[in-house]
Amino acid sequence: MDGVGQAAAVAQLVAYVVKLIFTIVGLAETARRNKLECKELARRVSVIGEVLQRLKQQEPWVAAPLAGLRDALLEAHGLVDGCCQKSQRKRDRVRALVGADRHAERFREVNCRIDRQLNLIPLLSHISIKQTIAGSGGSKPTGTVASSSDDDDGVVKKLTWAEITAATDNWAAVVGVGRGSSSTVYRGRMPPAPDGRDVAVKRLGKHGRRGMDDAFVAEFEVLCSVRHDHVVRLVGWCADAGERRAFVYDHASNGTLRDHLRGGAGASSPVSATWRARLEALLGPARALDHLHRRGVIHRDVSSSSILLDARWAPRLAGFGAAVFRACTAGHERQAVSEVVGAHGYLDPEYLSTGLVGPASDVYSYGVVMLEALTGRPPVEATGGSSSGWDSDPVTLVESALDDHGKLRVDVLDARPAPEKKMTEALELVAYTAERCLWPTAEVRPDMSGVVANLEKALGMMTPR
Ligand SMILES: Nc1ncnc2c1ncn2[C@@H]1O[C@H](COP(=O)(O)OP(=O)(O)OP(=O)(O)O)[C@@H](O)[C@H]1O
Repeated sequence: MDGVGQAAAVAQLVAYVVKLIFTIVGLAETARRNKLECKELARRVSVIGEVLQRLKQQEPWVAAPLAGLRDALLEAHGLVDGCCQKSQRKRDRVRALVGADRHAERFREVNCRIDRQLNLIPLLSHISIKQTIAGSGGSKPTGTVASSSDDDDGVVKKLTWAEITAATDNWAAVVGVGRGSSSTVYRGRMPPAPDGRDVAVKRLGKHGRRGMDDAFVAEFEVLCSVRHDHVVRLVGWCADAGERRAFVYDHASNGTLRDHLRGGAGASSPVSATWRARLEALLGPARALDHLHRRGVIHRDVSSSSILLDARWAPRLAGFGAAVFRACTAGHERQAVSEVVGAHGYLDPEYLSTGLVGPASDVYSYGVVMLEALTGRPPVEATGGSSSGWDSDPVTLVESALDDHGKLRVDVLDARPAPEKKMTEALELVAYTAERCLWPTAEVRPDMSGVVANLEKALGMMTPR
């Protein structure tokens, strides 16, 4: 489909969704049962309708989130319609009474699905703002603001491809190793040198079966709705009609946690040299993950390469291209996803074998990051036997660092950091927490708030009195 055809298809989808919203609002007025729930549902969907009607033009990549919205609204329509039907027979009325609980549950589920779609509103607002101000201005992301640094004005700018190309000096230099799993990250200045702030520009590439637009929407949705001191700061974005997609972030000048744990960052790195700095580098992203999980976001690609260290050594979680929002089916912690993604060595075995992902899958990956911090070793290593290494059977860190009972072997502790007061007790607590995160069965792993509490306690033990 060409650009014009895609825009027409999206416009049709918007018109359909808006009509559906009008129908639901009208039907809710005539509900015979669950009147309050129907009214509340109508109020929620009319908010979405208002935002949609303000959009003058739609870009093709909003088709996927709009289709999700349509499906949620069709379910809402069915539910409200059911509440408007007259129960003719006594047996039906009895059935309606008995089914009241199930009905309440269905309302909860539909509302949850609608809430999930409401997360798209910052995304849609950005598009409409961009249309109003022709890409020259900026806007504050809405959504939950956990906390923000002093220099954070919170503005995320819609940029043109020309602006991004200028900021990266025509894509001149990559950041660090430069390649993510599915994108390339470039150095830049925004506005271009000699002024402006240092930025990292991620140019999206092919994202497996999931597709570039899904990855773009996933990351955009998360970074626009969740702000946190330990989540990478988005400062701009570009999605042009020519299907080019890019994100602009504050540059994290001290690289990734991975660089420092492998010793590639030099002797001056505090993360290589001290346990305190290592635990601080673990605690920030653990807090960020806890925050994300509470807001229904599952990262799915947690690794030591997705933890960045800024100029002040504050850790920030990045790499949200695979993130998913939690489905709201009550009582179900895990949900099916179309593709199992995540880096080798970090993948939760249960998620890998079942295709069901949940917050506990991030907890497992985080456990691997903790093991890396404790041992200074990579998540997957060759066992030796060949000069190229990878010809031999690779062994995961979980296999090599834990004994048969899932306990950290004492001989694998990284010898590089200088010994510190109360270090042994603190590291024992970190090791115990990592071991629990790495339990093969997701149900018995701690949640991220438990991980945060233990890391805070371990850091507290090491603080000199
Ligand atoms: N803000 C930043 N500052 C410095 N380096 C960065 C920044 N963002 C990314 N990088 C570098 O680029 C690498 C890849 O980034 P990222 O994890 O976001 O890409 P990715 O793996 O392709 O992610 P996704 O699949 O989620 O799009 C990081 O490991 C890091 O080396």
